[in-house]
Amino acid sequence: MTDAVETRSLRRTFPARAGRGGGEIVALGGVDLSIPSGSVRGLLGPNGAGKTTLCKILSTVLLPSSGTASVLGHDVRHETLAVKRSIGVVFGGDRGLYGRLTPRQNLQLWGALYDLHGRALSRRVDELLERVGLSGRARDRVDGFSRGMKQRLHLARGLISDPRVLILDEPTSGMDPVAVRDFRGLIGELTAEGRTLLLTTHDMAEAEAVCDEVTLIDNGVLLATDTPARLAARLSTLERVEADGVADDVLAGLSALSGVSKAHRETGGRVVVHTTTPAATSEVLALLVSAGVTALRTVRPSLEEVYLHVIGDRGMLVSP
Ligand SMILES: Nc1ncnc2c1ncn2[C@@H]1O[C@H](COP(=O)(O)OP(=O)(O)OP(=O)(O)O)[C@@H](O)[C@H]1O
Repeated sequence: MTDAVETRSLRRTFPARAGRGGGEIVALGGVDLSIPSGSVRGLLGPNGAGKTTLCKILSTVLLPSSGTASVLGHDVRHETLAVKRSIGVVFGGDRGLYGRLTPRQNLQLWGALYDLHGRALSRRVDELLERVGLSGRARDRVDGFSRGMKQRLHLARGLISDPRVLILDEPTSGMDPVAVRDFRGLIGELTAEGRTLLLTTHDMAEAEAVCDEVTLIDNGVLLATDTPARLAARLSTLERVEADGVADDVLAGLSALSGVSKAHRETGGRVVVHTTTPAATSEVLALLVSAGVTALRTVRPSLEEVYLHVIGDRGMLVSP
């Protein structure tokens, strides 16, 4: 598979503000990123990690200080127009929407900027309003819209030029659960059409649900890229076993096993055993089974736990 987005040693700095001792702020410190065509990549990191800077460079709003970035093989510095034609950007909030206009007018205006006119534009606008579930509100003013409805309009706006690559910045913030479910369906449709998606989010459940791979970024440096499941598997130290119907003496036996960091009973009676190695997990399971316990399961760390672990304590990241 070819890469839809590729960056090599991508660096972006900003001059530090006066009073901060001069110098520079390193927003991106030499980033190598490859996103395969047709995949959904999550970009996760705390505030100030460099996510927006990266998205801005890919959408040609900002120039790199050094290094390269390309979209569908087009260099962001030298082939700006081709990159602009390849990419759609969906930023959240009120930015870029005209409150006094209807969603139809907003999309018509935006489409005109992409050289769409007449019937082709009308057809495209209708199709997109339908796609994001706003057809019924096509004639209402946008300033009366809820945040979630504005998010959906943003998405339609990002799709107006039929881009092959889509950058989505916190796309579901403000959406209600039904809209989020529909949005996830839409993500599936967009990738089935062969589009590549890069989405930044603070919602780990969302990243886990929709992303093929997730890249963790902090301080302008990429810390890890992998599937949510494999990222979680790297942290076998956070694996745990949950079991019901465990007698006290069996619980004591579990606590005494080497490789068990913690074994306790929760309020409802369920026993939770934290292990530090896959071998210890096997031993815990064997002991439980030999004690006649059948209601048990192993639980892998969630993406949220992985995130907190990696961002909170980078030294704990285990190489594959
Ligand atoms: N125009 C600018 N001038 C000076 N510093 C900037 C500018 N834009 C970004 N930065 C700095 O670069 C770093 C990365 O910022 P960036 O906005 O890319 O982070 P982010 O990961 O998108 O954060 P958030 O989740 O808060 O949106 C931060 O230290 C930020 O203060």
